[in-house]
Amino acid sequence: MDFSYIIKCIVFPYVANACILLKLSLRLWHSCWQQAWHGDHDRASGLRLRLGPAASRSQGEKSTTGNRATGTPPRTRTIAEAQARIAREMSTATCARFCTPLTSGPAGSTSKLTAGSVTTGSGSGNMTSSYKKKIPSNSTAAAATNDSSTTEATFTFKLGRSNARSSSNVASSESSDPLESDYSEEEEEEPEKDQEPVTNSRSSSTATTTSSSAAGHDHDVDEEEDDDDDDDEEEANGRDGDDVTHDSSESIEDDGNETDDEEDDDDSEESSSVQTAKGVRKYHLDDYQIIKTVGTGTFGRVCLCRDRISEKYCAMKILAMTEVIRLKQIEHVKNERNILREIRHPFVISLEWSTKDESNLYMIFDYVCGGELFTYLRNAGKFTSQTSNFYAAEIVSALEYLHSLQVVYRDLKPENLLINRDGHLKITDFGFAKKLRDRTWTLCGTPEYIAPEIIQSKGHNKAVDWWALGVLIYEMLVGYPPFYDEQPFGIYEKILSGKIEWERHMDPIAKDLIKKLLVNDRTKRLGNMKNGADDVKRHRWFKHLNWNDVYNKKLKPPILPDVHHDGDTKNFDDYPEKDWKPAKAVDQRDLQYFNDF
Ligand SMILES: Nc1ncnc2c1ncn2[C@@H]1O[C@H](COP(=O)(O)OP(=O)(O)OP(=O)(O)O)[C@@H](O)[C@H]1O
Repeated sequence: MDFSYIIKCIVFPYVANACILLKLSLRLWHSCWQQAWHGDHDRASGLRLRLGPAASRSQGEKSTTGNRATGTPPRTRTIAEAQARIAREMSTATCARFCTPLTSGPAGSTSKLTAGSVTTGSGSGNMTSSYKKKIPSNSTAAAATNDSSTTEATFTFKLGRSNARSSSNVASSESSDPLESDYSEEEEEEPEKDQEPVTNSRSSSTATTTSSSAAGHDHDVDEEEDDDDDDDEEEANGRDGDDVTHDSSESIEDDGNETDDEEDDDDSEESSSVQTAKGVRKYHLDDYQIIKTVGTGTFGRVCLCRDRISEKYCAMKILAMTEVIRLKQIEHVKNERNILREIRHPFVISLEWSTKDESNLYMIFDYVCGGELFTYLRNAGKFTSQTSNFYAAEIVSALEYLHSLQVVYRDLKPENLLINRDGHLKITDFGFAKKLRDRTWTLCGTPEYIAPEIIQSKGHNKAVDWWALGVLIYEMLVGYPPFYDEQPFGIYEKILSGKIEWERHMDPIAKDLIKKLLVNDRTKRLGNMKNGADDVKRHRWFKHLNWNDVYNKKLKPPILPDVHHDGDTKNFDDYPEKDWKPAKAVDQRDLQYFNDF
């Protein structure tokens, strides 16, 4: 038999058939994978749909019975039920972003924003407390559009603050968040000096994780170099498996604490002299009259108070030291205070004074009476491109400033953006901020806003803030974040996949900016390249802006909060004051952790 005949008639058909089969099986596999993928998304939309009835019910009831103007108390049980349901179905961390933690805030208290002053996104002109979204009947939550083929579901989430720090960073046996198991890395940032006096059991358990080792870390690595080739660098230094050591070596730059200690020698712990514009003022805790709680956080609460001397309203953040120690957040709290003390920017909260007594740490800030951007966004559903552009510009201005001081903020999200009476933003909560010399390895942030390099423990730098800006712009324009899942693990998977679903009618220029910010490779991420923040500022979406006008607050704010006076608390939830138990005093040894506070 002719050899070419065998090839032509027997081998060739077999090979061709095998190829077709292979192609078919690949197609089959691909479609299965797609089904699994969309199934996954459908679960997310399903989650929202499942929440719908309870949430809608509570919304309906809230609007009629939970009305402050009519004086009718809200139907707390129903709202609590909806919350409980959300809490059951969502992970703690994710739930925290969409509903008030069940343990904090008044059950059933509602947002008290009023209609009229907000430029909202399309289809959500009236101000309600609902998280209203059109979800395609047979598509994914993330692909929700304003298409007429969509079914509308109205959800009411109790509007409130996120407990993201606790949920994403504090180890919890209930949580499935893989980052939480790495929580102990946080204490690696403890400087050596804090360990010295430690001898008791609690302290020593902290001390075991407060490694002071700086071995193997090159302090001279410069940030630009780092951006160019940091993965290789990590491998060369063996950092992947031993992030802890390196993180600890990145101690915060000395910000003059010793000088402060000397200065404070003459003062009691709860008072100190501070140079103000009007001369030296001796501050004392008694100068502040506490009026009302406006927020709760992981370690305590934030209260509206009045400075009896200047008669100015301020916000007093009170942190129970026992909680700060228990949750191993000593270094973060000290970072917060030290960094805030150094910075001054129109869009960053101003720290006026800080002190401590034997139980609590106190930080006094300007009071920002408009409430959280989060609340406005949830009420509006989504913002127009113009509104989002305004807030994004103010954040870019603030990030550029912070990064110029080598401060990486690490917690950008709508919950941490407060709106002032004049409609301009104030970034608050510097609990995760850190002054960098190089990169840092601490796993922290809010799941939906975490950059891929944080998840991958590659070591991270200011690039994470530009990533978070991309997430924030998307969330403002679409109404929910680009990477969403019931479980933090699912969120991380989506972040790493880099796959983003876009709304059909999204502003294409804004979309282009988001794409350039949400780049997994941080060396190619806008804001983190050679020209730094300038690349972001020069993007087409910001083309119409004069950046000096942005800084000087000359742009017209899209939202003017409904406030009647500087101490108005109507934009904050009500919190029960009665359950405010005095924090336990810490013993002298633990008190030493806060020597320089
Ligand atoms: N200066 C301020 N003016 C008005 N309200 C404020 C101010 N600072 C904080 N708040 C309110 O208090 C809430 C909690 O504040 P903050 O986030 O700083 O506390 P935290 O303990 O760090 O919270 P978390 O544990 O959620 O990170 C804020 O979400 C905000 O609503």
